[in-house]
Amino acid sequence: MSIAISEIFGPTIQGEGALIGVPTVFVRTGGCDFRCSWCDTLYAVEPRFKADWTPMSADAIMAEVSRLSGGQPLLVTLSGGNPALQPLTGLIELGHAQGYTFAMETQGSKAQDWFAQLDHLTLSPKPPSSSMAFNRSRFEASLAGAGDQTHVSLKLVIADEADYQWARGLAADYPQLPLTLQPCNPSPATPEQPELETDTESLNARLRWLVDKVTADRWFNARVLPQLHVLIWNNERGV
Ligand SMILES: C[S@@+](CC[C@H](N)C(=O)[O-])C[C@H]1O[C@@H](n2cnc3c(N)ncnc32)[C@H](O)[C@@H]1O
Ligand SMILES: Nc1nc2[nH]cc(C(=O)O)c2c(=O)[nH]1
Ligand code: SF4
Ligand SMILES: [Mg+2]
Repeated sequence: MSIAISEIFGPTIQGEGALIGVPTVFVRTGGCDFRCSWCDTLYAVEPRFKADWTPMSADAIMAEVSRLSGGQPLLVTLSGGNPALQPLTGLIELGHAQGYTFAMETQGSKAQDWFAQLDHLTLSPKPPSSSMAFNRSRFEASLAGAGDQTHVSLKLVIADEADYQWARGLAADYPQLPLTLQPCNPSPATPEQPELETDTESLNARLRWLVDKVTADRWFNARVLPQLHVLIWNNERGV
């Protein structure tokens, strides 16, 4: 079964969430069931870019990952688009047999029982500012899909006060899940403006605002992290 691939890049570091700083190769699938207002990866989302996505076998993907890593097993991060829409069981099995570990990023809108094969699952349900609705039963089916062996964490993008309040409520419902709050990049690159630079001043101000909120509320089990790759490389793609 072939997998729609937008890009494979690295090694770089995981720039977000629970595994921030960990060296990894990214495998980005093409196609998404969402269309978030501030998505920074629309070239892997919108159907008009389908022609840019390559159907690849698990063998071909692992060959490219191995070429990039110099044959050294490392963490492979599956992202997208929504990688949960792709048939990834065979890829994870093959990579594991070669010594690789797997993390995946998904919004929790499509559950799969093979989430339990992953080493790490980042669930990133979308706040009100995304204009996407939160579906609790799909989110809980995604959690259930991960079973009890996969490390699951939550990563919530925060653009404004409404997002913050939504995150407070969601986190209270799932106290067992490690949580990262990630300020929304207000000016991500778009297919129309791939060279757009983000305003690092305003990104920093959002980060400061978020830290002030969390500390004022004594919300001590939340972790606040920027997108490290955006701090390092701005909106550059493939890093
Ligand atoms: C591009 S998505 C791909 C994986 C999956 N579709 C998801 O949303 O989790 C990877 C991560 O980037 C985050 N993200 C996308 N656009 C962003 C932005 N403008 N600012 C901050 N984070 C953003 C998403 O919320 C998600 O956590
Ligand atoms: N370095 C780096 N870290 C990331 N974490 C999540 C990413 C994504 O686009 O899913 C991403 C990405 O594109 N690059
Ligand atoms: S779910 Fe992820 S990839 Fe899909 S539109 Fe939203 S941020 Fe972009
Ligand atoms: Mg990204």
